[in-house]
Amino acid sequence: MARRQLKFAKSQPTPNKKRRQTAQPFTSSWQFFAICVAIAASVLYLYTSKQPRRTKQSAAPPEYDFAATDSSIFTVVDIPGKGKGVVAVRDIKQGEVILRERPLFTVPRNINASPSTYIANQLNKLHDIARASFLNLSYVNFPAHLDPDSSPDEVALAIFQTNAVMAGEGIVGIFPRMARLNHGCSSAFNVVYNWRDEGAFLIVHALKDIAKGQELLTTYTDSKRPRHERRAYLKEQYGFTCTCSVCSLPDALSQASDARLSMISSLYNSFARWGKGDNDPEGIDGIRAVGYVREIWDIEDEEGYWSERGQLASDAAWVAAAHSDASATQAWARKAIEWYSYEIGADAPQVRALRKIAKNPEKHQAWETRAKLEVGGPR
Ligand SMILES: C[S@@+](CC[C@H](N)C(=O)[O-])C[C@H]1O[C@@H](n2cnc3c(N)ncnc32)[C@H](O)[C@@H]1O
Repeated sequence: MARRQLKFAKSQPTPNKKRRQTAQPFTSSWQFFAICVAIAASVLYLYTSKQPRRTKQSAAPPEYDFAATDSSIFTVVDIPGKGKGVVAVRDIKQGEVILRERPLFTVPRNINASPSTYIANQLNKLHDIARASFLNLSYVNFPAHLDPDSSPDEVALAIFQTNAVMAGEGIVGIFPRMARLNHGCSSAFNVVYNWRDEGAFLIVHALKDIAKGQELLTTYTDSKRPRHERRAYLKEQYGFTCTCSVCSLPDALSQASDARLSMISSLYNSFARWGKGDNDPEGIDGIRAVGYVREIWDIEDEEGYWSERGQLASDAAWVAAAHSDASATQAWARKAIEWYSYEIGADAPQVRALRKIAKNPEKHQAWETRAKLEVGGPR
């Protein structure tokens, strides 16, 4: 795209300085009008005759024409030790939309064909600009016995494996703009991406306030795992040793962070026991369940881990509704709306549903499905 524009700019006519210098003043209004029309017509002719032809092959579909919108919020730059990465060009507020993007192409998780043949076929169907944006992406884990120059299908597969993300149930897709986001663990990642079935696009939100110049980081793994597990996974799947602000903590602080993260995971498991029901010996009541949610929240505050809170508060609203605790249902629904809005957007279907629950808690589908109990709201 950029190269094409550069070529076009070079072929613009240079202004005719001599003619401009010798132009005479207008003697009447009709002459003025006639000259204006003539100028407008020639400007229009020059403009249209220099535009690339809008044939199927040369016009970029609007979703790939991203520079105009993204340049006001982030830029893609070289980041030492990471290849390319995304940096904020202005302060970004928590909950702001960073980008929306449609997939270049998608691949079902289970396919019968060989993955490299499947991807090569998908690439052949793409517009040339879109294909170039795919081939420009980085890749790791390329088989050592192959030569990239003579194995284009294997290169495409490696690019796909390094950059593909979920694009719906059982589907993965390629999003060349979001694919420039590097990874950070627990408190280090500051943006989150989500697939929207409604509209079929990926949306990236700022999970935290991000200062101008700061790198935008997402997470490639379950960041609630301890450092050695996260690092081993990232090394194997993505070919790098993570040195994010959490992974590079001194040992004592890193151990404290790991302890918090494993406590969060264990509390999530304890919370899930509510789902076993009242009659199961391992089941827990709503008061304990909501107590676990509050504990998770507190430890996450200490750790700086803010992701998945919309879902967590929404689950607490479910428990409260099941026990017919109207005020707790409303309070957790409001909490869920707040945090979902940061992470998946205030216009997401989950938020729309929760707004109805915040108004009419009795309309919750779990209402009165368990014994009546005051479970309590968020702190
Ligand atoms: C999806 S791409 C991200 C964009 C990539 N840096 C690029 O240049 O296009 C994933 C690759 O980026 C690099 N990467 C991502 N996060 C990193 C990090 N925290 N430290 C070092 N390299 C990282 C790794 O090479 C990884 O395989």
